[in-house]
Amino acid sequence: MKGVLLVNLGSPDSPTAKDVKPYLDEFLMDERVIDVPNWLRNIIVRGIILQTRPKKSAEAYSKIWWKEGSPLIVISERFTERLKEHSEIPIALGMRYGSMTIKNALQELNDKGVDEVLLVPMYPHYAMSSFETVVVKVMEEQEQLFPKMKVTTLPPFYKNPEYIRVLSERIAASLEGFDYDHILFSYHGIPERHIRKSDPTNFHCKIDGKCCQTNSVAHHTCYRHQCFDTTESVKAYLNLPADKVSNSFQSRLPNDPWLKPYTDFEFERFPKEGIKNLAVITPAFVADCLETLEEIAMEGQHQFQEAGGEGYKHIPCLNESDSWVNVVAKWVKDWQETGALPA
Ligand SMILES: C=CC1=C(C)c2cc3[nH]c(cc4nc(cc5[nH]c(cc1n2)c(C)c5CCC(=O)O)C(CCC(=O)O)=C4C)c(C)c3C=C
Ligand SMILES: [Fe+2]
Ligand SMILES: [Fe+2]
Repeated sequence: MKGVLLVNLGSPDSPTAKDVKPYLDEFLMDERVIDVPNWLRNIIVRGIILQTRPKKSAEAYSKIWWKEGSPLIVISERFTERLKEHSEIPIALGMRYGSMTIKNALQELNDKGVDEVLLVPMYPHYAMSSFETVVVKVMEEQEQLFPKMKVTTLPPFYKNPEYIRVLSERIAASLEGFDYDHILFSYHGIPERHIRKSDPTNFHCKIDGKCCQTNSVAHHTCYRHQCFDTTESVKAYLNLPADKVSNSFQSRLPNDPWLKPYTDFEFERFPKEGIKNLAVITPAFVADCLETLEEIAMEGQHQFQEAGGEGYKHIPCLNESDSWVNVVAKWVKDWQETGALPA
C-alpha cells in the first residue's frame, strides 16, 4: 500500500534553554549542517556554540511560541491534518530533529500497512543542510527498520508552476493595500562552502556573479540558483517591476562566509537608498517558524525602522492555506494513481 511521509526541520520541545540545548545539539552535530571533521564539530558545537546559544535561542523562541506549541510544529500538524482530508492514503509527519522523529512516522506508516512511501521534504529548495539530510536520514531509518519499504522522494519544487502560482497569489493578496517601494525575497542562508561542495561539476558554482544564471547541471543541487529561480518565477507571474525586487539570505553563524547579501545588512541599507516601505517574503520556508516570525517579522521590522524605514510587511508563509494544501494533495494523488512526480 502507498503512503506519504512529510518531513520538516523540527523544533525544541519548549522555549527553555534546557530543551533548546539537546535540540540544537542534534541539529548542529549533523555533518551536513556543520560540515567539518567530527572532532572539530565537537569543539565548535559543544565547546563553543552550545555554551551560550541555547539561552539566546530560548529567549527568541519564547517570543513566538504559541499556546499549542512551536509554530513550525503546529502549522505542520495542521497542514498534515488538512492534507489527510484530501487524500485516500495514509499520511504521517516527522521532523529531522527533535522528538517528533522520522522513525516514529515511518513506524506509523508501516503499522497501517504502507510499503511504498512518497517522501515529501517540506523544503522548496535543495541544500545539503535541509533537503539532503532529510533524504539521508529517512533512507538510513528505512534500511535499518523497514528494509522492504520502497521510498520515492519528491524533488525540490522551487520552480513547479503550481507552487509558484500559490506563492505568487499569497504575495499578491498580502500586498493588497500596501504601497510598497520594494519586495525583499529573504532566503535562509547557508555557508558559501556548501554551494561548492554540492556542485557535481566541481567548477560551475563560483558564486562570482553569473554562475547561477548560466545553464548547468549543477543547478539540480545549487541552493543559490534555485532561490534566484523562485524569485524570477514569482516576478514573472506577478509581473513585478525588476527594480523593486531583490534577494537576500538571512540567519548565519559567525566566522564563515555565508551567501550574500545578508538580510540584516539590507534592512539597514534600504532606507538610505530611499526605500521607505518594504515587504519581505521568506520562500525558503513553507511554514512560519522562528526564522520568519522572530527574525523577519519582529527583528527585521525593528532593524528596518531603526535605520529610517517606515512601512513594513512580513508576508506569511503558505502554512496550511487551502491553496497550498490543494497543490500538495494533487501531487500526492498523481503519484498514488500513476507514480508521476511533479515537474
Ligand atoms: C550551520 C548552521 C545552519 C545551517 C546551514 C542551516 C540551514 C538551514 N536551516 C533551514 C531551516 C530552518 N532553520 C531554523 C533554525 C535554525 N537554523 C540554524 C542553523 C543553520 N541552519 C539554527 C542554529 C537554528 C535554531 C535557531 C537559532 O538558534 O537561531 C528553522 C526554525 C526552526 C523552528 O523551530 O522554528 C528553520 C525552519 C533551512 C531551510 C536551511 C538550508 C537551506
Ligand atoms: Fe536553519
Ligand atoms: Fe549556482
